[in-house]
Amino acid sequence: MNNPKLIQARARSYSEAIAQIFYEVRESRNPLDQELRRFFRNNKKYGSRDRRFIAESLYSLFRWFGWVQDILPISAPDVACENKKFCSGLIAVLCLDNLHIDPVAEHFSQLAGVNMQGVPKTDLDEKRQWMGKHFGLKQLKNTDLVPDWFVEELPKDFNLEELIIDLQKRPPMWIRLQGPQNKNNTLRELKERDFDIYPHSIMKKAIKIVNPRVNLYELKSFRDGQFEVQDLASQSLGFACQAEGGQRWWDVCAGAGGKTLLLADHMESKGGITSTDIREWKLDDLKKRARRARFSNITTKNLKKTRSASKKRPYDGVLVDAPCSCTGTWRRNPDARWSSTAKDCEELATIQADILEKSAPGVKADGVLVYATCSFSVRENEEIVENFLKTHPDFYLEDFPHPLTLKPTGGILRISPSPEDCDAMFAARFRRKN
Ligand SMILES: C[S@@+](CC[C@H](N)C(=O)[O-])C[C@H]1O[C@@H](n2cnc3c(N)ncnc32)[C@H](O)[C@@H]1O
Repeated sequence: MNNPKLIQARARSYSEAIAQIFYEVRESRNPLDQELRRFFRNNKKYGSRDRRFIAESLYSLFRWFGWVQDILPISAPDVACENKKFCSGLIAVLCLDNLHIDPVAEHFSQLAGVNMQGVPKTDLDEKRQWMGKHFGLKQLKNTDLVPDWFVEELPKDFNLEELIIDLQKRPPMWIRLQGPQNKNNTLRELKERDFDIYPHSIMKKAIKIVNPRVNLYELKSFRDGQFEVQDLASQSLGFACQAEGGQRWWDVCAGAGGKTLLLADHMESKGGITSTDIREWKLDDLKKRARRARFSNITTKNLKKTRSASKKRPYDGVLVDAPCSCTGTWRRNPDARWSSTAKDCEELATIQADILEKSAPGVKADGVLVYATCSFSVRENEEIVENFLKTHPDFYLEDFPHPLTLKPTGGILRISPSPEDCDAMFAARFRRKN
């Protein structure tokens, strides 16, 4: 694509799309992935290459928003590619994510009058200095990349600097091989399609994929239910539950079933899982995914229509994968950094305590209860566990090996993006006294 007219037309069209979606997400606080899907559904003219450029630019804008918010115009410009401030903000984030080696990006740098020489590759301090030199932003701090309220939510001994370095990296994709390993053709298909794959050294079914070039959902092994896209941190929850074949489990907040399928796989499809949620449409997705994976031991129930815990026939295991502020997925969803608030954590903590309270009677004597969030917030994690133990003397924390290191956890699992290159996760495993 060296034709200058074509590059100019692309730059115009891309910048219009990026500006439209960016300001819509800022205003509506809707998730970026949802707005992207809606935009491309209504604008069929964009091919896969265009969609990739537009989507990556938007993820970069939100990832680095804390550093470029003073460059960008406050509201959507009339003509994005003629707005120097917008083009400056856009080229800054493309450079920060090393996505600037592209004729369209070069065009933005010319429009903005920015020299793209010497863009630092990885070091965050060097990137900050580069921003100071090229954009006159001398006062930038690493902590500007997360909102102030977030720092207050973290445990006292938390290494915030390390987390911020991780949050600024583009995340890889993790998949979980599913079903009997000897019948699973996923690895062969991924190799044939030239994917860069990195199987996890301890969790044998977890495979990291860096920069997938083909849509994973188009692969035959996916359509045959032989793998699911699931972050390593989510996958490790299976080892906190330790569900076994023949047991009965209740996945209380099952949503679209990521953890239900994980449990079913650990149980080798033997025994039963009851998957509930208050959102019926999510359970419909779960049913489709269970069919694709050929798991026939899953029953779904809308919690709004049924009485909650089964006291008559309590379960061997209950998983509460609670609704949370999802701060642990901010690397994957950088827009959420700027749409979530401390009030969300406060309100969610009340909901989480309530769900846990209502789920506990569903655990049989000597059964297991696992509480999990993908949040860093003490209010949503440690405080919920502490209060639950205080008010439920019939439960105690039970040790299990850390799924990624095999060290004892004392019953509490905390996973951070480093060193495994994944989302964050918090889990507590309780055992009910006999
Ligand atoms: C973290 S998501 C669950 C993700 C799911 N377990 C998975 O692995 O795909 C939390 C879920 O809790 C559900 N939820 C919210 N309030 C609930 C409640 N009071 N009882 C049960 N589920 C609830 C939400 O609809 C959402 O699907």
